[in-house]
Amino acid sequence: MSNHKILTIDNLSLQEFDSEAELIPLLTPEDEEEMNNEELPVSLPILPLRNTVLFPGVVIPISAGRDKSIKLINDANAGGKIIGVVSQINEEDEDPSKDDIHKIGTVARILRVLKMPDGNVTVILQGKKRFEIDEVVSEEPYMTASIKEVSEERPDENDSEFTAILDSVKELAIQIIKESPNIPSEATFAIKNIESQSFLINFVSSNMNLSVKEKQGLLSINGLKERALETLRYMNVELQKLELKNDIQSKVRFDLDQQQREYFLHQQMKTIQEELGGVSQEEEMDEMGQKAKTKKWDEKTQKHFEKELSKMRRMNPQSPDFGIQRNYLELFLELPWGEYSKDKFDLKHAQKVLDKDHFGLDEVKKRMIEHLAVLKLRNDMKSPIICLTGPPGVGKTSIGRSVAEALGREYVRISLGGLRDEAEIRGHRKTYIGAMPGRIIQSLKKAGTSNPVFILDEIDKLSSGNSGDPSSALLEVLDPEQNNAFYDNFLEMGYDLSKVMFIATSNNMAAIQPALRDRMEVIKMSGYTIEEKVEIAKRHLFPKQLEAHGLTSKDLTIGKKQLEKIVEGYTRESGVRNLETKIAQVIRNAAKAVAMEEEYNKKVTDEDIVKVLGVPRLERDKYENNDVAGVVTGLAWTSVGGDILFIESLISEGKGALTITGNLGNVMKESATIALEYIKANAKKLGLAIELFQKYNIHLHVPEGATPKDGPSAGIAMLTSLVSLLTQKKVKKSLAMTGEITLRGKVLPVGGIKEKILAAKRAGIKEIILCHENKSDIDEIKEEYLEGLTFHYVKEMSEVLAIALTDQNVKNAKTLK
Ligand SMILES: Nc1ncnc2c1ncn2[C@@H]1O[C@H](COP(=O)(O)OP(=O)(O)OP(=O)(O)O)[C@@H](O)[C@H]1O
Repeated sequence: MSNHKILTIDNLSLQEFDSEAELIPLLTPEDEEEMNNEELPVSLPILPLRNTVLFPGVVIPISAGRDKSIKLINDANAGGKIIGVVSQINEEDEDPSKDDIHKIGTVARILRVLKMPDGNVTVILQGKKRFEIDEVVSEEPYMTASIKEVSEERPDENDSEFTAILDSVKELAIQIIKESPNIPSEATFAIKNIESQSFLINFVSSNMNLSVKEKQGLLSINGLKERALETLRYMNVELQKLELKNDIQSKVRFDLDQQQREYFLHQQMKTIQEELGGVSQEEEMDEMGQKAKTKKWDEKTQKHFEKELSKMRRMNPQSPDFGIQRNYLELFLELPWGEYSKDKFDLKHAQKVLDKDHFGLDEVKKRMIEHLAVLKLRNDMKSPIICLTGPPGVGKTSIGRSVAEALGREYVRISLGGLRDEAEIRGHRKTYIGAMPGRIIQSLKKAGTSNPVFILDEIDKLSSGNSGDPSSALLEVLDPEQNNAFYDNFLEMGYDLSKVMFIATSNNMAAIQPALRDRMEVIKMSGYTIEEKVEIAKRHLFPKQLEAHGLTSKDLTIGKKQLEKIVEGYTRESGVRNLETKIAQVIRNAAKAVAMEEEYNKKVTDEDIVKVLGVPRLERDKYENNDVAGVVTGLAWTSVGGDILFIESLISEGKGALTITGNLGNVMKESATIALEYIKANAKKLGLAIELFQKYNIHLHVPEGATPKDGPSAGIAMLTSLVSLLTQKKVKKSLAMTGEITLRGKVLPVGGIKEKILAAKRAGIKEIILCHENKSDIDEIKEEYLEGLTFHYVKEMSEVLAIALTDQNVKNAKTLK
């Protein structure tokens, strides 16, 4: 309903009159009766209304500005005060003709006329009866028309349906007033007091928020009951609209209240923080903005940061997202972007640093220096990724550190061992709870420069789990074509890794995912000899550990012999990691004595070693003897270096069955079968009676459970073992062998030669049989490693037997028939 001022006809006065307001004089049934009985004149001046419809009984103020209307009002006011009021079809019409007005209107009585200062006239009209224009008789000076009354069809006095409709109209009207904030509650009172049925309907129709067309529609309905029903329908719609509006408003108001509350609390919190002298969140964000200006970002990154910072400003500081956003932006600020340390490309200096930190490892150092030389010459800093591969504790990781030092770059390291989640490399998306960047980005943050030496330790131990394959993320890291825009999920941006020098380390090349392996340049590192270990211990490990324990060489020294004792008696490894811990143990013992001011030997003695480390461990990989038939020393390669293994065989009466034990892999079992078949086929040549193979069972065993035993390299050792068993002849003393065999009697080359040779030397082997094709491997090994070893290069299995077997019978030789 529109704005109202409630007045009754009695207290209607000009002072209270407001042209905007509608006036509500209440019509009593008696007034109505009187009104209905009034005779209508035959013709009337017609006042067209632009934007409203006058209903019988209702009083409304009309503001007239058009000359014709003003004249009409003045004339009528001076005369009989009765005029005809109709609505215009189009409210824009300035001078409507007879066709531009509705034909049904209301006869009105002029109650008051008021001349306004602007020349307009306001007239208060009360509707009387409806009429229909019969014919417009003139249009000047204003429209005049002959009219006829339109009869009102009233329902029966006892029509209970009609009474119910009227009750509903009243009820709804009251509800609408309640829901409308603009209608004063006194209106309810007015509605309740309306007694006349038709006035109630007209009053409500007049005051409802309807268009002129809709109101005119209502006025044109002759039946009072139908008009009441139609009014009710409009009222229903209006009420629903109002309820909906109020509902929405209350929701909106709630949100606003909530926001205001939070804003208010934030302001308070800010004040408290400032009072306490802390940095307010605002200040913190301003600082971030300032810091961002000092960063060497490209435009895209700059924009991204600004966008994210303004997002943070809009966030509630108490929400968890705020914390994540803060971490995010801090990461941006802390990460080095295009900040490079200057490389020291003095290769002589680099060589010095590498030599200072590591004994031996000449080949590796040489390759590293070559690598740096290429870097220097190309100067684009893009370099192939190096993978150092070899047994544990041979200095792979520490060589990486030395390279960093030599180049003057920062050094970071991540261990990939057991890593199975791609997110570890690439980070979690920000939406995750506890989201973090991946290890690569975290390490770069730690490094503080964009070109550190980055060690990817144990790249062969990467495993693929349920949540993506970390190796595929690493592929991107290690691909020089792609890694200039490495995408981290948390960072949500590409980061340039192309200037990072990656060095991967691995124990077992074969375990690296092939695609990863292809991207790297592999440098193999093998184990150390005893002499080398002693040197390393003397030059590096001992002084290093002394320092770590707060002692100097004045407090403790150690001789070569004692170091050798530790190496031989207490460690069994390719590298020097265990050796280092044993040395640390010895030094700790002295440190304790120094601290407690006890007596101790300033030069470590053999007794000290036994006291601290216990009785030397039984060295199992020492060559034993050749007293027993069928015992041959083989050489094995494992991921922790080389090892020797013994192949044993035994003969017993039976039906020619071959039993193989020792937890052997398929390839080894096949080698055993091949060896036996070869012997059978060549029995005559070997001086063996063919019947032997039907009369005896043969059992072949490879002890030493810790060594993984698969691979073809024990082929010739098995062959020798079986021939020694069947002939009961001794195998040559201090001899070891490795090589694959074929049914045709050929010997094929095998891998891991350097490790095997070192293991053999450690074990006290003097002679080694190898395939002639393995000679090139031996040529690559430094002379000093080979000292004291004799090599026999063979092509055929018969040559192996000729070298390995002696004419002497073994102790307690059996006679086989
Ligand atoms: N040639 C060497 N000269 C001096 N010290 C060495 C040498 N080789 C190894 N070391 C020392 O031995 C220790 C173990 O080396 P490091 O941790 O680099 O081994 P690694 O090959 O990376 O082993 P892993 O495969 O288990 O990671 C280090 O303290 C290292 O300095």
